Amino acid sequence: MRDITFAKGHGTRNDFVVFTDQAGMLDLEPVEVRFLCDRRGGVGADGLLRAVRGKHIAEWEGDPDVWFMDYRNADGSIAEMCGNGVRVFVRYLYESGLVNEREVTIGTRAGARHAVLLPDDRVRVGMGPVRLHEGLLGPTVPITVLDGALVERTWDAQPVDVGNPHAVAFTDDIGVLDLTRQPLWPAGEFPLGVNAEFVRVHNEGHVGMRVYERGVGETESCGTGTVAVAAASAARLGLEIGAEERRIRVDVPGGAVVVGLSRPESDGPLMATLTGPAQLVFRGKIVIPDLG
Ligand SMILES: N[C@@H](CCC[C@H](N)C(=O)O)C(=O)O
Repeated sequence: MRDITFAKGHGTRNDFVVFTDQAGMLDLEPVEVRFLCDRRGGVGADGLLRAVRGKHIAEWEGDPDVWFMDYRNADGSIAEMCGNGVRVFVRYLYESGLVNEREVTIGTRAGARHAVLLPDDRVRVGMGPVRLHEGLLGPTVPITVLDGALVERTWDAQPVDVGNPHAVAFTDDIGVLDLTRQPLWPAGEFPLGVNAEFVRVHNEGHVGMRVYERGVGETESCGTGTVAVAAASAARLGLEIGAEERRIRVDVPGGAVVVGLSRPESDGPLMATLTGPAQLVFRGKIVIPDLG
């Protein structure tokens, strides 16, 4: 049995349980993560964020005293990065008095990320490099889902790396997709799984998307997914991205965020920022039973 004192928060209704483990004593088992994220038997969330000092994370090579966001999906699996989670994490650190400045650098499995708490409920995060790449078998990867009439539909999706893996498919029919089942892709592609985004382009500065998240299912938003979608949309529309940041609004079922894209060095990678709301909605205490 373990006692956890937690906060519950969300960013565009992508929701998280977040708790502090300063000394690295509460590295939860997947079954415990599933318990906490369970919407009936636990607190309920799409993912779990453990605030732990970097020195307690074996693979972290940066500042040992940084607050590290140890992210887990609702099924207990580890993911490298979470764009909505990182905003909620920074809100939690600030409101819990764990950091005193409104600008903070945190550790993630995708590297260090710098965030700024804006004067309203939004947080702006530097999301690092975004890479569009090819599949193993071709430049795109076929992704299949069912539509509302249970008819299989397949799109050529663009693989995108935002620290975690994404596949971006363009379709005007995002409303009719049945995302209650996991999308399918050819064996060999995405060996670590993938987050699949379905995008409708309104214009060069505005797109809408739905997402099926690896390790979770359909969620109301995915921050790294919005970055992948903005980058793939910009490439599809042939937008020039230079040193000056270009902003794209991404609507998700849970709200809207703004992704900034720039290429600070002409031969360097595409870089992204993500700006959107991050709110804590309650705090509580829960006893995790012995689930062994
Ligand atoms: N909701 C997140 C992404 C969480 C991780 C993802 N499910 C994965 O497994 O890569 C976001 O806001 O980015």
